[in-house]
Amino acid sequence: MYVVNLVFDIPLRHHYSYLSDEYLEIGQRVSAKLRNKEQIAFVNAIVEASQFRDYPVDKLQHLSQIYLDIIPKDIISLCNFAATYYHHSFGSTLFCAIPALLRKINSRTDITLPQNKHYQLTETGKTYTPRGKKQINLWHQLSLSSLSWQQIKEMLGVKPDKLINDWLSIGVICESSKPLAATITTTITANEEQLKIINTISNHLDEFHPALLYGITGSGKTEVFLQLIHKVLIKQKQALVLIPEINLTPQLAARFQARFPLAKISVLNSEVSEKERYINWLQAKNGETDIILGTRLSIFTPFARLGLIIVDEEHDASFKQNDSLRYHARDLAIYRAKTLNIPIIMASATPSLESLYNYKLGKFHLYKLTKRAVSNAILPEINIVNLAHYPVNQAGISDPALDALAKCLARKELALVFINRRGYAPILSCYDCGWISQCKNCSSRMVYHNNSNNLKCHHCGYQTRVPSACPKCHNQYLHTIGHGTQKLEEFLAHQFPNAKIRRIDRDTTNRKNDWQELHQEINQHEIDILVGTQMLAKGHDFPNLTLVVGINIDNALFSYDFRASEDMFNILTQVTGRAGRAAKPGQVILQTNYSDHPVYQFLQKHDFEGFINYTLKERKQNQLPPFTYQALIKLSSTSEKQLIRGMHELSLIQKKLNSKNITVFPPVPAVMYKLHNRYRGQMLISSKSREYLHSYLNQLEPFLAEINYLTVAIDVDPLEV
Ligand SMILES: Nc1ncnc2c1ncn2[C@@H]1O[C@H](COP(=O)(O)OP(=O)(O)OP(=O)(O)O)[C@@H](O)[C@H]1O
Ligand SMILES: [Zn+2]
Repeated sequence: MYVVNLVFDIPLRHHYSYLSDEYLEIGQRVSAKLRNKEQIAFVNAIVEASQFRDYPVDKLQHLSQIYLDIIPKDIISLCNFAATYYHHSFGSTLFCAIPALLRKINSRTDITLPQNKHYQLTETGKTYTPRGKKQINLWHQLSLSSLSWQQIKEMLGVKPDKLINDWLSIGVICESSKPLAATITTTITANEEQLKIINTISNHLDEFHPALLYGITGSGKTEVFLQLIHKVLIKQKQALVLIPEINLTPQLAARFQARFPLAKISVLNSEVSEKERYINWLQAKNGETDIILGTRLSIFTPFARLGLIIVDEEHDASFKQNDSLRYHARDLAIYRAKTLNIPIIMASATPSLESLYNYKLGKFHLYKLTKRAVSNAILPEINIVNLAHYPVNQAGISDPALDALAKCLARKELALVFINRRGYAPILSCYDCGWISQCKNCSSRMVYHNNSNNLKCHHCGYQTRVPSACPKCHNQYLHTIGHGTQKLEEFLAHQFPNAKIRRIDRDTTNRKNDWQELHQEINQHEIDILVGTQMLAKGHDFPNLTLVVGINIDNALFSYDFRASEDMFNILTQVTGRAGRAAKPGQVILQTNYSDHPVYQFLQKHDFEGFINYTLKERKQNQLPPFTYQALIKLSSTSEKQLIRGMHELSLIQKKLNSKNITVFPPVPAVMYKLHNRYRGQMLISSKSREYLHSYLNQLEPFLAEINYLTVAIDVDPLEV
């Protein structure tokens, strides 16, 4: 008899002990009754019952059920680290890290994994005469290379088991081993800069080597990944590639698969079904998957032989999760690479200040790609249009921008007009009484969408019909204020009636197929002008794109959030990086009312390092990250009264604690005070030392548990303050 310690999906830090007749592994999935409810749990510790002293053994309950699934030890230790670092309960952390199917009591996890066998022709098979078109075709393919069960199924269009068994029994085919994942058919010769980086990092494949790869847009970072992954696959190891939450995965997956046709590549993002996610999880854990391409959650994927982690666009905010376990996938990736003793490459054209600072502290190695990879491709010329001299029309576009668009159309090249706002206009308003389209659930405006004739809140999703007259004074003339993608699309269609215009935002382009169609249309030169939000800013590689126009980009300069100008610089660098990636030179037009602002000066000169030094200086003066470490205590409630009570209580608690080397800012209402009908407040804590910050949070935690009439969360290293 054994006593096992179980972890449930609950926010508490208690230990729960149960009896088991069998010996169980750490991380093994079981179910047990907790508070009279059957629940899934995982084994956290196990001792022989005779050794157990904490509690009378005969009073312990028995486990209900034992499953075969086991969470590997390194994932448990990753969860332990994450739980401690982000001040989250271990149980909730562990359950957040695993596929949903494993969390549920009644889900079927006895899934048979897809067949993974490979077959090849035997000597007899080579002289065999197959019958029927499909069989002949299959036989022909087999004479070229071995095929997997899955590939044979795809060729036949039906489950191939009968045919395979027939052919096995008469000796036409035999089973063969899995072909080498590292097999490549084509390759690109790395340029001098790339080669140097590939060679250096190759010398560190068997140790922890945190590499910051700073390469300008189009400099061939992805090519560096591919060649390094090749070396990892040759060593029969696996690679994890973390990518931001954008819809580029299919293109990237196709690029990887084209390079490694025999490798098993799995994609893990929000579009993957629960069952598929579980299968991917198992296959990676069993070592069958060679490469995982996935968004932030993939950092918790178990691997049998992980050999390399890549974090592409490491500065991207989507690596940070903003609810429940508020983790940063890049930071957990560093921890994971360190414990596994493997290299990690963090790549970006605009690395985060945090990572650059880590380089300056000597914690990261820096590698640079300074030139565009395609020969003759150069960075685009950036023109700043000062709106004081060039007024804009009703759609927010200046004459120089229109001029450039007309010329681009005449050259039959592709243009991109970038505006980071979907919908028609961000505000609908009555000029008579001052009514504006306010969301009833949030402290935000409802955006006017003209194609559906709706007002939509982009924060909570609430929608209403556009009122036919002002709801307050019944004036019939309502006005739109500001510009969105729909207004631009409408205007450009009017201005350039012969141009084919395509709007890309979350309303038009949401599904995997939308992106595939878009890429096809662009490659077939069926589009002249793209109008889009930041969805279009990243990663895309369209050789014919030679003009980028940026509209309404000043907002970030005056944001309450100290990171806004960094984000803006990054997005604009990314957007402008879409232009002139191949043989044709690119041009960028940025419209601004503040052309003297340093951000634009640095952008114009493509001077990322200048911008970084300027921003670092500013951050240092103001004692902001990366020079200090922050945590936010976030409070929220559906009752405004309770929130105010909670903020008051928090300010009293805070005064009682030892705040040596800590700066605590008094609790304040959040910038978005009301969101989805919840009132929100926050308290910012900052320190020059991570250790002091964490010990302060440890002191604070038990008190927070007492403010149980509110939802309270701790956000360590918050990205939005
Ligand atoms: N050594 C090389 N020789 C020729 N072409 C190359 C080389 N390396 C990369 N390329 C090509 O240059 C283009 C840009 O490369 P890649 O996509 O790897 O750049 P990137 O730095 O990842 O781009 P971004 O971050 O801007 O999306 C691609 O079309 C790629 O095929
Ligand atoms: Zn709302």
